[in-house]
Amino acid sequence: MLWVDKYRPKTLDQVMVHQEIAQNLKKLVTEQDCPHLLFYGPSGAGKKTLIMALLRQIFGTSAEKVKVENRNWKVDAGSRTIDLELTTLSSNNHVELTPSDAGFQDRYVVQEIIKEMAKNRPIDTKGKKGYKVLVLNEVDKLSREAQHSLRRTMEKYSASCRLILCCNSSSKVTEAIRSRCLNIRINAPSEEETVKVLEFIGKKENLQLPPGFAARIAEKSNRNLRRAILSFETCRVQQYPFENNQAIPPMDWEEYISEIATDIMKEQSPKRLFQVRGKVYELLINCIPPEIVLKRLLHELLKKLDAELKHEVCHWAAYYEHRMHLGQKAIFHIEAFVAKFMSIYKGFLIATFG
Ligand SMILES: Nc1ncnc2c1ncn2[C@@H]1O[C@H](COP(=O)(O)OP(=O)(O)OP(=O)(O)O)[C@@H](O)[C@H]1O
Repeated sequence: MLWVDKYRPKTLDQVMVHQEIAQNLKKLVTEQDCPHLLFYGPSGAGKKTLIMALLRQIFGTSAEKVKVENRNWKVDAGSRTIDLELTTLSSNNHVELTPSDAGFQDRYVVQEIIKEMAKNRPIDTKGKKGYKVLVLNEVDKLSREAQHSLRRTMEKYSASCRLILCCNSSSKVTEAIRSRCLNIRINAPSEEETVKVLEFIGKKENLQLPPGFAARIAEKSNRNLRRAILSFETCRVQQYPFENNQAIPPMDWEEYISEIATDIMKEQSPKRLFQVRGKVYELLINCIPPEIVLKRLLHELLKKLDAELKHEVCHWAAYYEHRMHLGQKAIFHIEAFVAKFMSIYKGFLIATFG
């Protein structure tokens, strides 16, 4: 098991960062009925960990016995029937899913599947009517229609079901949903907190850490706890005992994007654009989010670029990032940005060197 999973705190009392939030959550569910919740914050900050610990607080260890299913639904959409396939993770008392996986058909997931799940009220062990929890990931990626339907479901079935929503950016969630939830911001852990977690893992694994080693990993991880723990484990696999000046390796995908940036800088042609497209596809297939690909690509290109072009390139990156949010196929927009960059850069080279 990877350390990120092995050392993921299981209960609200065990969490090492966001302890105050964890204690407030504990009070919330022990003292009163839990409201709908919206957890938001950057990737790797610890949202999912808190949600899982919260479920355990509410339902006990049974919340940990989950089964993963690839389920198919046939949904009636007026004149036609739509086949939807989604992966769900469920225990006796909760179901977790990512409705935005259905792409532009996400509203059918909310209108039919989530509504159906929310309707069924479980009976708890004491024979009383309990409530079911639906954990929905990436709600900020849901279309407007899907978010409107979700609001209706939240209101209508609030007696039998509680929603725990999770996302990176709450500004992309409609006001109507936000106002019906208790909003919980999960900040990225500070470098000191990350160091504390790394030292804890090091101790558990009986590792000797050279002075400042954990701090260097924390600094490189950009306040992303998952990334810090993964880097730490990679360092352990690469070399142990650790050395004082041991290099912290970048993530594979980051190196890959750096290669793409080098390719783009070397040649600006339709052939090269086609090759870059294949490489970007590879990243997307391996679940690197398109926004991260675009952001990292810009970062790498800026490192190699003349100062006078930087402003213009940033402008176009922002333009295509915005278009990517409006559209469905991220690859088109990343490719369009690369093509735009190539044209700007080639123009610059011709103007400068003839
Ligand atoms: N409070 C905590 N104390 C100690 N370790 C933690 C804590 N929260 C998270 N971690 C560690 O950080 C890793 C990443 O956390 P988690 O998956 O909860 O982040 P996330 O915010 O849900 O990320 P994403 O938005 O990318 O899914 C976990 O696997 C766990 O090992």
